[in-house]
Amino acid sequence: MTKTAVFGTGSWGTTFAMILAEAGNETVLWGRRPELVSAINSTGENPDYLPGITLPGSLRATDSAAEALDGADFVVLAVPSQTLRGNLDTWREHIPDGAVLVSLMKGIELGTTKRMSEVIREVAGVPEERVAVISGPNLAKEIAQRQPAATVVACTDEAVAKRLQDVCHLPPWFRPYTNLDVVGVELGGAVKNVIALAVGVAVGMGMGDNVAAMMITRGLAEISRLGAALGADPHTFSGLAGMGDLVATCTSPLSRNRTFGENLGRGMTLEEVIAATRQTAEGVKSCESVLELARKHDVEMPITEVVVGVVHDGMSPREAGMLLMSRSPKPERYGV
Ligand SMILES: NC(=O)c1ccc[n+]([C@@H]2O[C@H](COP(=O)([O-])OP(=O)(O)OC[C@H]3O[C@@H](n4cnc5c(N)ncnc54)[C@H](O)[C@@H]3O)[C@@H](O)[C@H]2O)c1
Ligand SMILES: O=P(O)(O)OC[C@H](O)CO
Repeated sequence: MTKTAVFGTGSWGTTFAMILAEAGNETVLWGRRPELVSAINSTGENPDYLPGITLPGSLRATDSAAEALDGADFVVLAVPSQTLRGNLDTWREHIPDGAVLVSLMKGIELGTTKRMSEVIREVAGVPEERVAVISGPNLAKEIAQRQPAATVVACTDEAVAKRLQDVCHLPPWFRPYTNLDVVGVELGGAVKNVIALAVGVAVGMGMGDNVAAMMITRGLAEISRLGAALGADPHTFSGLAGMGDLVATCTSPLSRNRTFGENLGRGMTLEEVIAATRQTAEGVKSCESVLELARKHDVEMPITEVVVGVVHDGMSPREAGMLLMSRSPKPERYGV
């Protein structure tokens, strides 16, 4: 039997562990808080992140990384992106030789501008064919309620991507597609959070669907430009990990990033929005690293620029809208 270890008892880590366990894999969920781990094991629910959802009976939780990693074939990482480096550093001595490390995270590291797969390779000291990424339109709450969803499993080694695809394929609930373009799949997941913040701000200001469609479409142009500069396959961005995730996140009230932006657009202060946000909205931190990455590669990302302005530099949502709308007029395919 394939053994899988999932690190992170948040909404996506727990939901993905449910999929792995129901697909017939021996699955252990690691959490850092012993009280939540005990609650999961004693009640069969995750009261903090997925209240009311019954977890598979075979799924067990632990707060011991060594125990979770013992004999693991796949090590799935679902902690907030900015904490990955420190966490993985403490776990790496227990990672079995030959295990495949899988990122579910959608962020870019502050300071280094590295994608999560790059951080994993660096900290765990594993080659790229042992690192995979899973990303797509995957709002955890819907999937936890057993609504159908599709995703993308990316690895530069096709055989590894196919093995992981088999491990998490669970008809009629979860349908993974493979892709060899790790760079494109990761960028799609990280940058869509920044665009969802922008859409949220517009929605919070009372703007309608034309504005949302404009932001989504021009946001896709930004993601594609950055992807082209970093060597991604352009086709990835019209797939599930590109347009698919962008549409789901920018249009769903379940998205933490969109909701964060919506609260800012309604006039709440940054401190009030942070206090009201219990879960990880990756774009809040990653907007800065995405912008830094874009500048390093001389890529123009105007929506990302104003998101950084509004979230971190005190720019008002109205000023941000004015800046975007008064840019010099261009042909639609300019720079794409
Ligand atoms: N929730 C979704 O719908 C969804 C879907 C796809 C991808 N993702 C991505 O998955 C990743 C995890 O998101 P999530 O939704 O599960 O987050 P979450 O906010 O629901 O949970 C985060 C988890 O990480 C833990 N955590 C927080 N700080 C930590 C630290 N310093 N060290 C170790 N653990 C820590 C929390 O206790 C919690 O268990 C993010 O990168 C997110 O973008 C989320
Ligand atoms: O809730 P968000 O904004 O982190 O988005 C969740 C997922 O990434 C959607 O695919």
